[in-house]
Amino acid sequence: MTAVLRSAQDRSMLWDGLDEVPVDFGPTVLTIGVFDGLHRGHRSLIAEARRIADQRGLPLVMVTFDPHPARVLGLPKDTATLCSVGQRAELAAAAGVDAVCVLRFTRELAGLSPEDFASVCLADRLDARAVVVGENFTFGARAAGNVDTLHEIGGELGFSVTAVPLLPAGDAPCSSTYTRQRLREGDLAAATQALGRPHRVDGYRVGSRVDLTEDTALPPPGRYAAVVNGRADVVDVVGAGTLRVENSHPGDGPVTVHFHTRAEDKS
Ligand SMILES: Cc1cc2nc3c(=O)[nH]c(=O)nc-3n(C[C@H](O)[C@H](O)[C@H](O)COP(=O)(O)O)c2cc1C
Ligand SMILES: Nc1ncnc2c1ncn2[C@@H]1O[C@H](COP(=O)(O)OP(=O)(O)OP(=O)(O)O)[C@@H](O)[C@H]1O
Repeated sequence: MTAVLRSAQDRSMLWDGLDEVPVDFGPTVLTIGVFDGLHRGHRSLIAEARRIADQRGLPLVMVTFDPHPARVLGLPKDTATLCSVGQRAELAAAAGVDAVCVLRFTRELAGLSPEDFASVCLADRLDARAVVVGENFTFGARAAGNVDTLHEIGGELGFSVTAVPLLPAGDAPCSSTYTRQRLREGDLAAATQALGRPHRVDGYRVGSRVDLTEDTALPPPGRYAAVVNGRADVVDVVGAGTLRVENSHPGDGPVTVHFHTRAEDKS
């Protein structure tokens, strides 16, 4: 196996599109999906994919889409992010992925049939020998491809398919949608449980105001106990994309906030 993405600092194996995959990279095991938040369900999928990759002595590559397909297709779905693509790659590396290939999800990509997508994006440059997805995985124009379709196509293109059962979170499957819903309701305990860590948002601070770097999922307006740039603090969610932080850590600049629990609301 060639070099691997071993740490958050090592971005050498983060490929922006198929063109950045080294031509001599060789055969791979792939796992595919959006993976927003890299929640516990995603990590259980990656653990299984890692096991298969080790069995075969092949590198494990995560193929992920950006922006979220539903955003590009204009579907009525909450697509506020649970983490940036960079964080997705770092969390994937920590979970055992060797390389991440980010496919720009465009209307052109969305128009590919399941067969064409598998041929161009999985078999050609990435030379997939095994593909590992959750049992609810769909792909291809009009989301017409599913795990059964992928099995059939894999038979022709030379890769095996493993469909992993969905890890639950309470009564529902653990999912990005579930996690966003719990956050939106202010159920930080359930969101933290699904993510396996406190929800993180990044922004830029000027005075006490923090503007978020991207359209990130937030709990409802109110006051929260949080960790801001590594130190315990109190944060007010004041509206879409904006927070206010206490003045305990003065200074303008980049801010990382981890939400812990709801605090007493301001009166
Ligand atoms: C080539 C391609 C075309 C797609 N076209 C559609 C589509 O027309 N409608 C849709 O709802 N989703 C579409 N999707 C998104 C998939 O249904 C699915 O969300 C995506 O493959 C990520 O899988 P995941 O949701 O399991 O992470 C498409 C995906 C791919 C790869
Ligand atoms: N709970 C889970 N357990 C195992 N695999 C999962 C789980 N949830 C999703 N997957 C798989 O992870 C990959 C990425 O899926 P995706 O990011 O769409 O998951 P999701 O959390 O269900 O997202 P959304 O809620 O937006 O549909 C897919 O192969 C999917 O089948």
